[in-house]
Amino acid sequence: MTDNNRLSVPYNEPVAVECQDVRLTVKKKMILDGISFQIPTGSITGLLGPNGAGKSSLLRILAGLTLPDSGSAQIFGKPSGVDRLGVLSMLPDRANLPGWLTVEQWLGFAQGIYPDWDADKAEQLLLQLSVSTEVLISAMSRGEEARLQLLTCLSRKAPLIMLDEPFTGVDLISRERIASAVVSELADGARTFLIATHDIREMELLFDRLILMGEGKIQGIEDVDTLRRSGKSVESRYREVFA
Ligand SMILES: Nc1ncnc2c1ncn2[C@@H]1O[C@H](COP(=O)(O)OP(=O)(O)OP(=O)(O)O)[C@@H](O)[C@H]1O
Repeated sequence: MTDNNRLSVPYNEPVAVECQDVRLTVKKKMILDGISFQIPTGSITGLLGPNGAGKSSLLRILAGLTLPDSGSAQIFGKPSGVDRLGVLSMLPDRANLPGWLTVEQWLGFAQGIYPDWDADKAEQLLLQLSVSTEVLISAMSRGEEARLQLLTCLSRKAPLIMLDEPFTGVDLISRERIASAVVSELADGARTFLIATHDIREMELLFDRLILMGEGKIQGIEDVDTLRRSGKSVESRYREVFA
């Protein structure tokens, strides 16, 4: 792959996320096959691809939850791992919040475990995402819990936010609310977002960069403005690559 295809970040701009030839096999099956890319600081990047492409596996490696067989993953210039957990906030694909707590109890707990917790932001997101505080987490619907998980993720001040399927089980209006919560987070341009999603239509206007993954490989890295100038949308490019 040429450097141009990788859409490298110009040398004088800060890099938030970098992978160099990351490989992962699980039970002799190749899950990630030579993944290399860079994401500039302040970007909102869509990680797109069909089921089983390896998106969640890649995010887990970036979060330091899985070790790759070879290659390197760096967050703000330092190797992924427990040391980097303080600078990233991740919404995993199969998260479980403690069902025996109410939302209010959970938020008090979260404030204790995350040193970068922003209580004002949590208050603001409770309203923005219509999450009520008295309810037991185990009594929430899938979509309600998804909103609470997003709230938890965005209430930290971490400079890198990674969301794995933030819309699973979430209704249309809540999807729009989630998208606008992400947009308001972007207002200062300081945070970097990496979002794995199948909901391209809701997120299409948010992304400034795309990483298209299929069968454990990078199938394309796109600058969304350049894509639009060539008359394509995120959706049409996705279809071109994967249909
Ligand atoms: N622990 C595991 N054991 C065996 N196979 C695994 C394991 N974890 C992931 N895989 C396989 O790795 C491949 C990539 O899975 P992954 O969840 O990363 O894909 P994905 O792109 O996030 O998919 P989706 O869009 O469906 O969430 C799949 O074929 C999956 O079955």
